[in-house]
Amino acid sequence: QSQDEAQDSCVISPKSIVGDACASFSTLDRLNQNIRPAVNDLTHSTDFFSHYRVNLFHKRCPFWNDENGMCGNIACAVETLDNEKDIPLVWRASELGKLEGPRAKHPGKRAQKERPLKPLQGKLGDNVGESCVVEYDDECDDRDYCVPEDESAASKGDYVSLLRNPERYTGYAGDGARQVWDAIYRENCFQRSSFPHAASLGKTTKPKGPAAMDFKAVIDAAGRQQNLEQQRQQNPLTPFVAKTGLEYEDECLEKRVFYKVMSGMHASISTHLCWDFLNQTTGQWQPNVNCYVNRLHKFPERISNLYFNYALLTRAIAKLGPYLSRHEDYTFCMGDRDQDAATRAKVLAVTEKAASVPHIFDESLMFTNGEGPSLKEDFRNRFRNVSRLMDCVGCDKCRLWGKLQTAGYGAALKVLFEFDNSENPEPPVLKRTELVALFNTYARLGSSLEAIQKFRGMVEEAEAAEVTPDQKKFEERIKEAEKINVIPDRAKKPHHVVVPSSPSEPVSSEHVDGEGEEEKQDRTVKEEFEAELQRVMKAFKIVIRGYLGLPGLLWNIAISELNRLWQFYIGLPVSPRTWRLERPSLNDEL
Ligand SMILES: Cc1cc2nc3c(=O)[nH]c(=O)nc-3n(C[C@H](O)[C@H](O)[C@H](O)COP(=O)(O)OP(=O)(O)OC[C@H]3O[C@@H](n4cnc5c(N)ncnc54)[C@H](O)[C@@H]3O)c2cc1C
Repeated sequence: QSQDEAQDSCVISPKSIVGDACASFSTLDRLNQNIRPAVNDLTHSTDFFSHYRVNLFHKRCPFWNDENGMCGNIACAVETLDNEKDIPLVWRASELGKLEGPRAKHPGKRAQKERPLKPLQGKLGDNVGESCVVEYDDECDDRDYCVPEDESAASKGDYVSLLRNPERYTGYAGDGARQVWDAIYRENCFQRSSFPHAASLGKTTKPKGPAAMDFKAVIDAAGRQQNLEQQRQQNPLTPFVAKTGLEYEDECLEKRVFYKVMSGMHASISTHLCWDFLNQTTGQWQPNVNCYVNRLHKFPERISNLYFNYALLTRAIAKLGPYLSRHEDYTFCMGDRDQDAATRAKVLAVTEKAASVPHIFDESLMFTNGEGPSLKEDFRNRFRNVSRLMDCVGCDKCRLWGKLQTAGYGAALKVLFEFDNSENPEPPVLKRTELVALFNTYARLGSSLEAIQKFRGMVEEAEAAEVTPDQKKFEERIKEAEKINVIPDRAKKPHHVVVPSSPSEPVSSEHVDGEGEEEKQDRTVKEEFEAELQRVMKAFKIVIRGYLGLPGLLWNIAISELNRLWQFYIGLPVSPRTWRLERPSLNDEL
């Protein structure tokens, strides 16, 4: 990686990036399978990582007025079912979104000093090691990518159990939710001055290997996604990824990464709510395949973004490992040596496994051009705005996980861009909240990857069992296309056309188009000859048309097969085959 290339960081240079981003989808799936048990162990069985401090109730949405009905409060979130009042209370969105389990207020400095081992006075339960849960240092750091949870002087937030509040379907939807997502994607509007002409235009290095293609595919979809989404609403046939030839003109890697982080987070939330879905009329929690198909399966680039986030966080966690093991004095649990040692061992088990796949993401390519520092500042401010937007989310559980995940990505970006940084030779210390958020966000992504694998299996099974509506639609389209291009079966197999060697030679009854023997006998030889000649001409035209159309047909088949191979290679759902070999039906001939 030459310095020149690195400095030209706004050029998406798949080749140079792929040096550090050569993880294919299947590699990430394998890594996830390998690392999941350690991540689950860490986030499920340690007090440190299973509790989170968050200010959920004392912040107002800073971007729009909560009271005018456009807010994200549960009161104005549109409920999904018309007849919600008819269903039992426990299945209603208003209930599903509430926090469960015990909650403990952040203790004041005095309580922390007086009762260092029980500062929360047992409010989270008798078995919880409170010295692992309480956050002692409240200092903010301007290198943070997220609004630190302790920013507000009014409230220091509450400690809640993450295990008691799994991220799943809550019924939160409608205008409130949409407004938050819209505002999040609007943050991806970097000032144009952030992208100097020299750094943003032109030179695109063509990807060379499959790994380069992987990364290019991941990066490509990002910047124009929103426009495409809008276009697609009017015209469903708009492609997912438009190739305009100007792809790199006004977008740089940083902007794409920002978009991908948001879209990947959105995809992960969607995956969890579809996987842990409540049928509000039967009260059954179960995976909802339709939910998955409509939100993710039909949008491979959203799934790509999810994988991208997984790669990003894997890199951050791998990078964090040496810092955590070097800083022996980092204490997870002040008052419990055994738990402290056990927690450290579990964290290191995760960081070591994360480091087992090197070259996943090369953060050194970001913020390295002339405008680097201001672009970084812009990036950080936008990220902070997204953090603040979480206060506009109108469902407690969604807000909890939304805040945790933005804090998790913020912590990952801090590790990627502030550690090993010549401006800050001393790496910033990660606060407890950031560590908990980072590892739990990683756990969320891993669980999304796993759920997507299972969903994909379900879709394949369903497709094998019956013709899905999509397939039907697809076949209808093919029929329409065939009508236009008129490539009849017989044209594909011209040798089935029987041309008599002489006009007088009798034509086999199989090829007479239903004409009866009697009628044939009544015809004069001339009429017989003309009819036969017409048939020959017709057959000839069909054959010629078939031959002319053959290269196009073969080209379409090759493209469709390459596309399917590519989808298989990068681990995306493979689209159904668009063609099949068939024996021509003789009845259909002429
Ligand atoms: C921060 C936050 C956390 C949430 N947490 C939960 C939760 O835990 N449980 C729960 O049940 N609901 C949760 N919700 C609500 C949930 O995300 C959806 O908003 C809701 O289910 C309605 O979905 P929808 O189909 O209208 O589309 P939405 O998911 O609201 O999406 C809105 C639009 O964004 C675009 N879009 C969708 N996905 C992507 C993507 N991955 N990348 C790019 N663009 C995309 C599409 O154009 C879509 O129409 C949360 C909402 C927010 C804002």
